[in-house]
Amino acid sequence: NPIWQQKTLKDIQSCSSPVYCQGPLLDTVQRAQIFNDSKTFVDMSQVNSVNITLENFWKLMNATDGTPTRQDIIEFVNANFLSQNETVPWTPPDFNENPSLINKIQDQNVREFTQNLIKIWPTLGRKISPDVYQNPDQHSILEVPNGFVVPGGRFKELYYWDSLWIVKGLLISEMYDTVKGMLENMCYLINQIGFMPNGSRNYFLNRSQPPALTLMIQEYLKYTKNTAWVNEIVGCVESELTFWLENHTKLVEKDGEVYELAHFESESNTPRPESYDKDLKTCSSYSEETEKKLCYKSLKSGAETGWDFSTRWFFDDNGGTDTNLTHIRPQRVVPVDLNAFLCKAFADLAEFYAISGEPHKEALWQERSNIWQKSIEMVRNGNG
Ligand SMILES: OC[C@H]1O[C@H](O[C@H]2O[C@H](CO)[C@@H](O)[C@H](O)[C@H]2O)[C@H](O)[C@@H](O)[C@@H]1O
Repeated sequence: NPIWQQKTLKDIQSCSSPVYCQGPLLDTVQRAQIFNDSKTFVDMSQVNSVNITLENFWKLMNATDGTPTRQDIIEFVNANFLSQNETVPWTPPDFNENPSLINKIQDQNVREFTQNLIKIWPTLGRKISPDVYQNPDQHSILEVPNGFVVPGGRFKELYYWDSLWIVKGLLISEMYDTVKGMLENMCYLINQIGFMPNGSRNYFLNRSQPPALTLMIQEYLKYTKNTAWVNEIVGCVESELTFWLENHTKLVEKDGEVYELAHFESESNTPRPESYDKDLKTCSSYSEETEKKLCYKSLKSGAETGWDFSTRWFFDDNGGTDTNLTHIRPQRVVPVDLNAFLCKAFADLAEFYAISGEPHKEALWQERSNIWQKSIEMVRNGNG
């Protein structure tokens, strides 16, 4: 069966946490809809160890014959969870309200606008709290060694592809150490997990986002010329690109030839913990369990694209896009932008190996980039 039609009865969970990613506690709390946004709950920290949280949950279930009221659940959450102790505000030490760019701007309105924009950096800076290092299972946030800049609002963690634009902004603000720290955070996650997750939360461990790491590294090198540092990160770049090659490719036939290209696909087929009630609702139109699972998996694959959600990934019965979110199937698409990202990333890695003095690896990754480029051209344009 083609991948997008594969149906399975086995649950492939978002992550192994019995609090944040799977199980009756998550299901009971999120179905009660005690917060306007499902993300609020999975971003809370536990007051006690996971075992005690689960013990308290089962006490509640036993005391209420398995049917706690909404009020019971609110009281359980209030007693066992708390907000806002997972990260601490962080003003990046290299923050400067007046980087040299400001004086180069002639127009007063644009200058003021830029200055006001630059002043936002300290409000978006975060550092991981000591408790996360000591008790990682009590939090959904993943530990990273350095301070980082978040997108803001409900997005209080490090995001993969948002960081590309954040990094560009930090570099024109002359915050080079902050950028280096953020890139090292991403390498830290890649070295621990094997790939860069969608964001630095355990409930994002089932998917990545468009692979923009080498673009960020190239930007950093353009500003700092810190080529000596490339030796330290080249291994993590290779791990992340190997992850895409080993887990996200499919064979595409065109004009009798077969090409290998990449697509977005999350393995996991359960509701997104941070959008639990929304996913239950979207997939409720399917009555069969296998169809529901395919629906959840497709929503997670849509989140991996970073374009969550776009009609770009919709498929109606005729292969068109005249349908709704229930028919999102990003796994079916071989997106030109994802493949262009990878083609460039392979060439970037070749360049990093040239810097670190490993000509065999340089040649290998450059060859991969060339093949990828050829495949994109052939699949898009064919022989003609
Ligand atoms: O700015 C951060 C990201 O915001 C959107 O997606 C994120 O929120 C979704 C719902 O909570 C979640 O499912 C997804 O995995 C998150 O990345 C946006 O669509 C992303 O492009 C953006 O990186």
